[in-house]
Amino acid sequence: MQIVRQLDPLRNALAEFRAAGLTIGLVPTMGALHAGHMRLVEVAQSQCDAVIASIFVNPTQFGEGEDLDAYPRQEAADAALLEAAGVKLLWAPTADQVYPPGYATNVSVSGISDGLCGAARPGHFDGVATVVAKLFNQVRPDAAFFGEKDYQQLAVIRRMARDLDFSHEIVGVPTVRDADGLALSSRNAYLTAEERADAVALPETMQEAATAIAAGSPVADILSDAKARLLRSGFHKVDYFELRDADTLALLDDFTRSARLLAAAHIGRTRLIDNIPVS
Ligand SMILES: Nc1ncnc2c1ncn2[C@@H]1O[C@H](COP(=O)(O)OP(=O)(O)OP(=O)(O)O)[C@@H](O)[C@H]1O
Ligand SMILES: CC(C)(CO)[C@@H](O)C(=O)[O-]
Ligand code: BAL
Repeated sequence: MQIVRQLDPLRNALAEFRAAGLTIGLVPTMGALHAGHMRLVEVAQSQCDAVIASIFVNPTQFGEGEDLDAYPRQEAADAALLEAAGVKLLWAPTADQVYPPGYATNVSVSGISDGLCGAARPGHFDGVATVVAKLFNQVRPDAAFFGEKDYQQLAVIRRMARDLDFSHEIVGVPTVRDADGLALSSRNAYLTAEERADAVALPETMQEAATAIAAGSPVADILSDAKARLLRSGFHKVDYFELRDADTLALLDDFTRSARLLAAAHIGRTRLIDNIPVS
């Protein structure tokens, strides 16, 4: 596996892949890889000839006071995992390759970026849309792979790709979970043993709320009971626990076939997000 940090060698390597007639799959990440990321790689391998993973802890998607400095960085271990999985190239750009001096352009996807994580993390999805648009232009993949765990992010990227005429496929990959149901996340590493044990309340509460909503119970009551349960179970703040349309992310008051539950809540110093379909 080649590890590439500068744009010129990236372009040369991509030209070689294309000259060999290989289709290219891109898996963007911020590193600290776990089985969720590796599932994206696996799905990309099944659909493309050459898989390129990127690792870039993108500063513009972190707000003031967020965990940019603390975010886990373990490139050597990540590279070993990617290589073992058959990834052809790791794109690990230096910050100046992504945001050179004088950089002044911002991609902002209005509407779908508002609310949910966009409300709790102002500017976050501008940072995500901007860096993902740049990764798409840098790599020009045939398909790009994103996890459903970051469901609003996936929706923002799909909208951005449609709006900016990126014609490659955007593939959403279902969330990989630990045995007890907690969604895998690089930020789970922040949890103490006690917080990790309590964190299972998030997927459990979501599953029970989804079942009750599908059975026809009043949505508003279920959502407020779910938030209260999280606050009794070790979480100290619930950013949101909402029922949304799976495609448009429009707020729903009642169950529909395309309903999805989305939640974000804080436990200790860790903010966890999750989402599940209601069916
Ligand atoms: N449990 C998971 N299942 C499937 N995909 C996942 C999972 N966790 C992360 N991904 C996907 O991996 C890609 C890179 O995500 P990222 O590097 O931010 O990891 P993360 O574990 O989501 O970290 P964070 O702690 O920042 O949420 C994204 O497309 C994300 O949705
Ligand atoms: C898509 C992404 C790599 C952009 O920085 C990041 O938001 C992530 O890891 O989900
Ligand atoms: N996993 C999405 C990236 C972020 O939380 O900043």
